[in-house]
This record gives sequence, structure tokens and C-alpha cells, in this order.
Amino acid sequence: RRPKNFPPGPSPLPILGNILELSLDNPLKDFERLRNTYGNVYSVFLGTKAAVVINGMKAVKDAIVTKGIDFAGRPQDLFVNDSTERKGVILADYGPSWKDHRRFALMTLRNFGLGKDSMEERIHGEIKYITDDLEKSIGKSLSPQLMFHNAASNIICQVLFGQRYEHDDEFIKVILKCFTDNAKLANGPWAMLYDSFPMIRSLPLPFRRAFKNVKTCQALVLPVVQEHKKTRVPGQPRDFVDCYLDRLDKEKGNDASTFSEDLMIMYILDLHFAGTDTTSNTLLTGFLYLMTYPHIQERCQQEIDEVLGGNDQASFEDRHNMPYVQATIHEIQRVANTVPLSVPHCTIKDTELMGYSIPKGTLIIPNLTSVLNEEGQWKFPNEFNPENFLNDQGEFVKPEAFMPFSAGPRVCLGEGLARMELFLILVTLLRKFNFIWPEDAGKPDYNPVYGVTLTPQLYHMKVQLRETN
Ligand code: HEM
Repeated sequence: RRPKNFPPGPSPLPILGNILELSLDNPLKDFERLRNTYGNVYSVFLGTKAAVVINGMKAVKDAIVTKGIDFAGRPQDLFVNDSTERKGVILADYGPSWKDHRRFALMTLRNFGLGKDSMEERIHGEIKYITDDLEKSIGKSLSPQLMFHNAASNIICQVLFGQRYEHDDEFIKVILKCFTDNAKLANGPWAMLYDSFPMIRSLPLPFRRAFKNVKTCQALVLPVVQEHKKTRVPGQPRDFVDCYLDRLDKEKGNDASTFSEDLMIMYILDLHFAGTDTTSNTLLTGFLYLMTYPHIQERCQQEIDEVLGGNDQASFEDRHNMPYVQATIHEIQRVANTVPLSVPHCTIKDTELMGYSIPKGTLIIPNLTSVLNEEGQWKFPNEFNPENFLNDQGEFVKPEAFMPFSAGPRVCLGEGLARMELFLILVTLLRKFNFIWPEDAGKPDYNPVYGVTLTPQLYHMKVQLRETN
């Protein structure tokens, strides 16, 4: 039963709730249909658990920004919580440990922006591997999935461990395999059953694989941490692990400290997971559109040539002189809709939204998809069109409804890093190469595969060196 004044929604069946109304393959259309019937704030029962789905810019902002703290929790009784042992930051509930670790990561990432091994240099270092790969494929048709995935993974590995890995390196291969398997399990029927029927949780069913996968990853990261302990110079951190070890030194004797070696390992895995598929799928979507809208690709290249002049390497600062490129990258993020339902939130106290009462502990699904394509918020909500981010003077403007990183206290903590990666990778590659949709590839399919992150359908690309080089 719905509590008093709870958001409306379809009648639930006993035990199953409304799960039969939601396609497990891709519930986004079902969420849209329910929005048309019940309005921007409605509820569904996932098994016996009530969830509130929030749609449209106004309601989403009202919840996660205006009443940000009320909505800043994470549910703690789901399959994903158990599989990650309630450690890390993405799924940590609102509280001192989440706050300390979030602040720590933001500060650490910011500090890497400065100095000689700056984030920009780490990213440019990795871009060199992409351009080498592409140069070897000039005139041929190539599948870019692994290349971009690897680049995103290595950039975050550089930040975390000060190291990159070849894609066939056992360390990264196993981590990737475990996380892909866990993402699939988390999205599939076994997780749904686990969440809906607590009595089956201790049974030896396929969901137990997820727990084993996490243990395997932890065991892989542990020796990397041990190695750091041996080689580090306290106070002179080379990477995230060193920074965390410095912090542990500082916290010695503080009984209330939320920092621990155990947490660090899951934190590292969290950051790697959060930073890899998101960035690589956004890049893949970007090149899919740039190839099939060649006039947009060309206009970006013109602007890049003008701004860079004789300079070979772009810097992140150059974005201020590239309104069209900026608009194109933002438009790519808008249509990529990489994290379509954000990460689930949870209310930390009884609260209200748009006149409805929402009790403490309610699972909240912020439907970012409904904001990124909302009629009335965009000049061209259903097209791929950089004009969505340009004013009449051709200047870059960012509408309020641009929230692929979500918003409020739980906004993506890798936003700065992701934006820098997207800009530097796209600008460097467009400067050097033309990207062409192969003649024999048929019509492009823009419908992504649904998951925690949306993944473009597999495709091939052709590359040519640009004549300006
Ligand atoms: C295009 C790339 C990316 C997109 C679209 C994206 C999007 C998101 C979204 C929608 C959330 C959920 C926010 C919420 O719960 O309201 C999130 C959370 C998070 N992201 Fe990202 N992300 C990207 C890249 C990254 C990168 C590179 C990192 C790594 C440094 C990262 C680390 C995180 C973390 C740690 C959280 C959890 C924050 C918290 O719970 O406090 N993300 N991201």
C-alpha cells in the first residue's frame, strides 16, 4: 500500500509489485509512459519496495538540488550494496564517511590539475596511444570500442596508480571482466529477485557470483597498494593511492577517523568503474554522431584549426575560444544520456516534493533522460544539434536542463576530469584525423543498448589523416 499523500502510480500486484509493467531490457519507455499517465512525480513498486520516479527539470532540480540533503542518501538494502560490501563512495549513504571521502577525492583530483604530472599531461600521454592506434589504421575500417574503453580506463588508472596497462594485461582484464559481469547481474532478473525477496539472499543462486567477483578485484588491487607502501615518499604523493596513504598517516590516533585501508581498496575500484564506461560510451556516441553528421565534424575542425594555429597540442583552457566545439561536446553528452536513470538516491528524512509526502528511506530514481530530452527546455530536443548550446550570437550557453552528471550534493565527482578528457580527446583527434562512416556500414543505428550506462551499438569507423597535417 502507498503511504498517505504518496506520489500516485499503477496498482501493484502482491509480491511482484509493478515489475511486470517495466521491461527489464529497457524500462526507459515504460518510465516515460507512466509519466504521461501520472505526472512528473510518481511511484512504482519494485517487488514490495516503493520507489519514487522523478521526471522533468523542475521536479528533478527541486529534489536533488533545492532539497538536496533530504534526497542525498543511497538505498542500503539492495543487491549492489551487498555485492560491494557497503564500502566505497558511489553507494555510500549520506553521512560522515561519504562526506570525508567525497571531499578527499575532490581535493585530490583538483591537486592533480596542478604541477608537473598534471591531469592534462596524463590525458595527453594516453591520447598518444590512441593516435598511434589510429595512424596504424589509416584507410582501414576499425572498431573503436576497445580503444576508447582502454583510454578511459588508463586515464583513471594513471590517476589512481600512476600507471597504465595494455588491454591484454591480466590485472585490467580481470577487473574489467568482473565489473562487466557485475553490471550485467545488477541490471538483470537475479538482482531484481534478490532485492524483492530477502529470504532467497543466502541461497547459492547466480547472484553470488557478484560477491566473488568483488573479492577477486580486491585481491588484485591489494598488491598494488603494498607496492606503493614500499616505494612511496611520505608527503610526496605520486597518485591517488599515495595521497590516501598520506591521509592514513595523518589520521593515526584519530579513533573517529572514517579512513581505512579496507575502504581505500573499494574506493579505488569504485572510481575506476565510475570513470571508465561513462567516459568511453560518451566518446563512442560522439564519434557515431560526428561521422554521420560530417558537416558538424567539419565545423568543429575549422574552429580547432583557427584556435590552435601552429600549436599542436590543445589545452583545456582553449575551450573558452571554441564555442562551437564546446556546444558539440555538450550536445554529444545530451544525446548520449550516458547514465539514464542516474544512480538511485534515497530520502534521509521525511520530506515533500511537488506537494507529495515522501517518507524517510524511500528509494528515489531521478530520471535524467526525461530532463535531457524534455520538450520546452531545448531548441531541438529530438535532434542532434549543437545549436541547443549556442545563442543567437554563436556564443556557448549551457541550459539549466543540462545535467548528464546529475546535480546537487551527489553530483558526479569526476565531472571535472570527464569534461577535460572529452575535450582533449575530441579536439586532438579531430585536429589530426577525419572520421568517416564506412560506405558498406549501412544506416547508423542510434538506439543505445540499455544498462546502468547506455552503450552505443557496435560500429566501425574509417580514419583519414587530415591534409592540414
Ligand atoms: C561522461 C562521463 C561521466 C558521466 C556522464 C557521469 C555521470 C554520473 C552520474 C549521473 C552520477 C550520479 C550522481 C547522483 O547520484 O546524483 C555519477 C556519480 C559519480 N561519478 Fe560520474 N560520470 C562520469 C564520469 C566520471 C568519472 C571520470 C569519475 C571518476 C573520477 C566519476 C566518478 C563518480 C563518482 C565517484 C560518483 C558517485 C558520487 C557520490 O555518490 O557522491 N564519474 N556520475
